[in-house]
Amino acid sequence: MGCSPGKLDEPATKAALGAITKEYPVRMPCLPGDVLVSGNLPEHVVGQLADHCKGWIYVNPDSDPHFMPQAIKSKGSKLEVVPFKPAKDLSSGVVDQLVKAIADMPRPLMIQCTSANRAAIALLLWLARERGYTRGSAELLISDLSLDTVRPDAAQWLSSRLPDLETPENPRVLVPSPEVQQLFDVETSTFSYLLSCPETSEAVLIDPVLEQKERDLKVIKNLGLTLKYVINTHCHADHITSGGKIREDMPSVKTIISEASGAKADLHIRHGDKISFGNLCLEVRATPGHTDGCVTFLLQTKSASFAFTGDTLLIRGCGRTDFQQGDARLLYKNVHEQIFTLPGETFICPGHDYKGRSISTVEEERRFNPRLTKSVEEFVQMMENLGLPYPKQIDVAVPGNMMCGVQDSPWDHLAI
Ligand SMILES: N[C@@H](CCC(=O)N[C@@H](CSS)C(=O)NCC(=O)O)C(=O)O
Repeated sequence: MGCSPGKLDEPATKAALGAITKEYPVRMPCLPGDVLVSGNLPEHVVGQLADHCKGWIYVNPDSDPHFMPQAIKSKGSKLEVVPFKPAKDLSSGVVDQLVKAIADMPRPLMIQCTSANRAAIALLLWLARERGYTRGSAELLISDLSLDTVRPDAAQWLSSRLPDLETPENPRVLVPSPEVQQLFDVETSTFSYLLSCPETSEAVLIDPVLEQKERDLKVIKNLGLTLKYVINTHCHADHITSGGKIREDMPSVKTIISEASGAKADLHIRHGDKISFGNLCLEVRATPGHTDGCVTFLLQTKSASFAFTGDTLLIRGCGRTDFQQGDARLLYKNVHEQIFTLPGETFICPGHDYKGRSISTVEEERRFNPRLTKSVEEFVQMMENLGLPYPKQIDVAVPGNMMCGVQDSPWDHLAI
C-alpha cells in the first residue's frame, strides 16, 4: 500500500502504449490499472516505456543480456532487480521480496521478465495478497485481468501459493487497516466484520452468523476488545444472525438493524445516522434493493476508508432481487448514487463471496462489475433471469432474523 499513484489512462499515454502493446510482449492488465508487464524488448522500446513508468522491476538476473538498466535509469525511473523463478523460489523469501517491491515501487510500474509470464505471475501474487484471493480463485483472478501471457502451469503454481479458505482458528485479517477484521463462514460464504477502535478497544460486529458465535467471541476476547454493538446490514435470508444470542450472553451488547427492515433489535437506524464506537464511527447509508431494509456502512480510519455493503454490492456482482421486497431498479439506483459516488480507493467489504475473493474497491466495481456497469434496463433484465435456487435456510432464516435470531427476548424499539 506504500506506492505512489500514477496514471496510464490519459489519452496520449494510452495511444503511445497501445501502439507498443500491439507490436511487443507488453500487457497492461485492467487491474490495478497502473502496472504493466512485459517480456524482452529492444532498447529503444525500453526507453519509450521508461518515459511513462516511474518504477521498473526486473525479475531476471542483472547479467541477462536483455537487461537495459541505462535506458531505464536515464529517464529517472526507479529500478529494482529481483530475480524470480517460481519453481525454485517456492519456499524462499523471494516471493515476499517481490510482493514488497511491487507494493512500494512508484507508479506507473513496469514488471519485466523474458516472456511476460513470470512478470504477470508476480503481479498476480501481489494482487492476490492485496485483495485476499484464496486458493481456487487464481484462474478467476487471471481472467479478471485478461492476462493472456500467463501459462497454464504458471497459473497452477500461483494457486499453490494462495492461502486456503481460513479455518475457525485462522480467521482473515484484512490487511489495509488494523481496525478491520474480516471473518468468514465457509458454509454460507458469509463475511462478518469485527471493527475496533485501537485507542479504546471498543468494537462492533457486523453480520455475524449464529454457527460462528463461539469463534467470534473468542476472537473478541483474544484481542481484548469490548463489544458494544452487533449490527446487521439487513434481514438475511441465508443464515441466522448471532446478534440475539450474543446479547443474551453479554447483556451490555445492543443489537442494531435498520428501521425499514421491520426486524426486532435494540436500536433502529436510518439513512444518515452515525454509530459511534470508541473514536470511530459508522455512517449509515440506506441502500434498499436486495431487501427493503438494506443499508451500507461507511468507515473512515486513519489509513483507509471502507464500505460494508452487505448484499447490496458484491465483488463483480450484487444481491439478488427476487424475494424479500427485492427491487432491481432500486438496487441499481442506490449502488450508483450511494456507493459508486464514493472515492475510488474506498474498499468494498461485501456480505458474501462465492468465488474465493475477499475485498474490492469502488473503482474496480465501477469499472468491472458485470451487472452494474450495464444500463438500468439491461440490469433489470439480467436480474430477472438469474435463475438462482432459493437459499437453503430461507424458511428459518427470514422469520428468525425478524426476531434478531431469538424468539423470546424482550425487545425495546429505540432509534439511535
Ligand atoms: N446458495 C446459497 C444462497 C446463494 C444466494 O442466493 N445468495 C444471495 C445472498 S444471500 S440471500 C445473493 O444475493 N446472491 C447473488 C448472486 O448473484 O449469487 C444458500 O443456499 O444459502
